[in-house]
Amino acid sequence: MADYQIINPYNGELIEAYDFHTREQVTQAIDTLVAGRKIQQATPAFQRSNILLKLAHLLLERKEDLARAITEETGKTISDSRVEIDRAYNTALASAMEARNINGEALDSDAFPPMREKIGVVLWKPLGTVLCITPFNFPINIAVHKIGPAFAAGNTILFKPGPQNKRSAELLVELCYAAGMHRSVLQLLTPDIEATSYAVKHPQIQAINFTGGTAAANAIAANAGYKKMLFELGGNDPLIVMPDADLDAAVNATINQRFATAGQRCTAAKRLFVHSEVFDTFAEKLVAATAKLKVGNPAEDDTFIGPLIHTAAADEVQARIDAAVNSGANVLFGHKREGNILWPTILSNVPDDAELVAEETFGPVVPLRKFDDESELISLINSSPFGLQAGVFTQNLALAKRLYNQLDVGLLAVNDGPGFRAEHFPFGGVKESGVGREGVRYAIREMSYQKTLVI
Ligand SMILES: NC(=O)c1ccc[n+]([C@@H]2O[C@H](COP(=O)([O-])OP(=O)(O)OC[C@H]3O[C@@H](n4cnc5c(N)ncnc54)[C@H](O)[C@@H]3O)[C@@H](O)[C@H]2O)c1
Ligand SMILES: O=CCS(=O)(=O)O
Repeated sequence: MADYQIINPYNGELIEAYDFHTREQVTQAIDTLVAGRKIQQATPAFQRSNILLKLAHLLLERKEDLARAITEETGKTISDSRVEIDRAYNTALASAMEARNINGEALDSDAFPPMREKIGVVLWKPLGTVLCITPFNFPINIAVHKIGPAFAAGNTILFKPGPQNKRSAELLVELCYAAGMHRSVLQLLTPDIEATSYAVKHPQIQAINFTGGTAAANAIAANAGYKKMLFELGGNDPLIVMPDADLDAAVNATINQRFATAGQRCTAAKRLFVHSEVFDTFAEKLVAATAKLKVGNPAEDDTFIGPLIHTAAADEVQARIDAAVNSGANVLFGHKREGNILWPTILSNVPDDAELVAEETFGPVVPLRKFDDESELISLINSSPFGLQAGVFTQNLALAKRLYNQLDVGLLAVNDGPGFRAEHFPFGGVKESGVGREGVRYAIREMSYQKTLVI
């Protein structure tokens, strides 16, 4: 029997069975990538930019194939998968543009005594070989967020996708090669955790660019030794609704940023804090809008919510909802399951220490938390070990500034949800949400070092 079976999360059909790559194959791939550094050195920035531009166009050309592959292997709705490819196009395009703009700076040594009459020229240089490890939920765009900037910076790349995403990863890498990336510059492997850990430790891997959960991040950090690490991890992101909010816009953001991708998104609006003055009206509007969403087959164009990635994930989210309800939470909508599909569920009165809200819950469930007091709100939000993004609906700019200054997050979106992301903005969290910043320009610098010439 093969090591891994890719099972369609919606209908349970076997998509492919395969064996993991071995340690020996990891060694071979890294040797190839070390040799490939010469190819990168001989490829000027404008050519790297042209290759990335071609990749961007190929992503659009093959949009439907890529979107269908994502939907089959992850159960993400086809409309969501298409949006992911549009985003990946932007990411590749931004990588192409930034590849021509990796500029350093000149420093004057006379700024401090003694007078030395020297000039420092500081340029960005590639680190060498970067190991890019990606999760299941945005298998193409997150991969392009790693491969694009790593390639733009002049590195060679070992790409290790989630085991469920082997096929979409192969399709992406085929497009990278077709765009002009040399095989010695980009290698795709799907090893098991043991062989991945071997790659993490390998002395010829200079950096690890990882997106995924805290447990894997802890294991990687413990294994890696002295290596540069960029970690994009989990979140328990709040969306705040103030009394002066445009409630329809807040409802819309909640639906799009919590129920899309069946809630399996790092920046999903996982905790809803609604001011008591508008709590009942907001809850009523949210329930009415949620009732209109189509739940079911992710391959159908108008489905909004499909299955979770696998049965264990659906079991875990359901158990958390059940436990919250058993501890006194009220079900305003949903709380129904069919196979791996969980209906969008809206709860109120969830105890603050329930696992559903205290931990990152990767599923389509909205816990509505009533609040009155701003300082209580801030301390509740900051009590999470995570600190990825946050959103607030309000007309009050002074409040928005206070939240910006006091919330422990990487981004606060005003009159939008925590799921806001533009591919060229810095992206990443604080605390257990990660280390370093994605967002094309920032990721390029994370995967480079500064080298100084004194003349
Ligand atoms: N902040 C972000 O940008 C972001 C984006 C998407 C997902 N996520 C997070 O990812 C998690 C869900 O994705 P997942 O279930 O695929 O995550 P995961 O951590 O289980 O797996 C992510 C990747 O790491 C690999 N991996 C697992 N254990 C490893 C180890 N010990 N050493 C090396 N590699 C290892 C997996 O095979 C996979 O490729 C959630 O916590 C979510 O919040 C974060
Ligand atoms: O899981 C989150 C990835 S993204 O959509 O915020 O980029």
